[in-house]
Amino acid sequence: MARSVNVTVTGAAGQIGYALLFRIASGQLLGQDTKVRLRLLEIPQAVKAAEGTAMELDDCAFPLLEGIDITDDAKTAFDGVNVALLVGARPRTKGMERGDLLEANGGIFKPQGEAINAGAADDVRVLVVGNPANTNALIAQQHAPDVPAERFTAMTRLDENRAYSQLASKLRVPVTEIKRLVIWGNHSATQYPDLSHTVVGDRNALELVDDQDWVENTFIPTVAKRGAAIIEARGASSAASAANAAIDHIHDWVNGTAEGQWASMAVPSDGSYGVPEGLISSFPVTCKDGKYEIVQGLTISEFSRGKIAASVAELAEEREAVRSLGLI
Ligand SMILES: NC(=O)c1ccc[n+]([C@@H]2O[C@H](COP(=O)([O-])OP(=O)(O)OC[C@H]3O[C@@H](n4cnc5c(N)ncnc54)[C@H](O)[C@@H]3O)[C@@H](O)[C@H]2O)c1
Ligand SMILES: O=C(O)C[C@H](O)C(=O)O
Repeated sequence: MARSVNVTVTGAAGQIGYALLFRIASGQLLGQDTKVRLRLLEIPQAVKAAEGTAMELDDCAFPLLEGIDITDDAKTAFDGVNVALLVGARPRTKGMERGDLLEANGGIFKPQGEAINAGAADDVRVLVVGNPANTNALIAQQHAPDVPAERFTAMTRLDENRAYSQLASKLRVPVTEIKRLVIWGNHSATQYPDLSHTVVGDRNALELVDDQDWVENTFIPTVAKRGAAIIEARGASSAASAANAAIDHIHDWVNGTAEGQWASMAVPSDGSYGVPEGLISSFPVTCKDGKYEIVQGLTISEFSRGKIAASVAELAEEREAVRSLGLI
């Protein structure tokens, strides 16, 4: 008999929610052997819109979808949750400083962390998508002391997917030829997309590219600023590609990474590669039996070390900012 999993999606009436829910319900998140019960969390003003999306989900008659609950109460939304996708967040609006944004999001991720702590299932896995994703994940995690810290993760898979695509186009190879492309650090413009360990077929990507100027001045900034480029072009931030990356992140975590392949996940640092313990920073990981492990023993060049350190310094600043606001 198919197992049944409770999946909670916050910000369910938003753009990413709309691109995500149908894919979860069709089995792309957890596989065709897993039934899904959806819990949609929204703010009161958006509950009606979430109900509209639920009507459309009903109208798809998905065989794996067992039910949909819609609520504006975090405790109800996270009761018994196995997979929590924290998408809803307060976007930056005109005149808002970074501190204001962190404070507004603290008001969202603190109670959600508390609700996860109070009611989540023992095997709960949390992915934070809402920005600033790494620090929002840290806030939620700090308010869920009874949940193992490593269950709180943030999304850098969209950055990874963007980087695969840029490299494939530069080398004119299919993305399937490429493996082990790593995003380090924060999901922000300081992130470091790293080709040092990437293989294309059986060749090293940096050797194949053979153009450090392209790596430093085209590849890295294109990937790191892609979010802003999408906003500029669409007039709204990436939605379907973000939903796609969330599916990839959870799918790999639950079902495992392919043999010889890595995934980028922002996870609580255990001190690996000099990243201060506890910061939720992106690393290369492998996943097996529902658990991830940070890939160990990589040789880090001086260039890479500087890039990783810069992004990690930004994460440490964000942690200090939320500390000084009393959010953690
Ligand atoms: N990590 C990534 O790679 C990545 C990529 C793209 C977007 N994002 C971020 O994802 C977030 C969502 O993007 P979107 O395009 O769907 O935004 P959106 O504005 O379309 O939707 C956000 C939804 O969240 C809801 N919401 C706000 N506060 C909430 C709360 N306390 N509880 C539940 N729901 C709440 C809103 O009502 C809204 O429906 C943004 O923060 C965006 O910056 C992250
Ligand atoms: O960059 C943004 O603000 C949106 C999002 O995080 C993205 O990477 O597309």
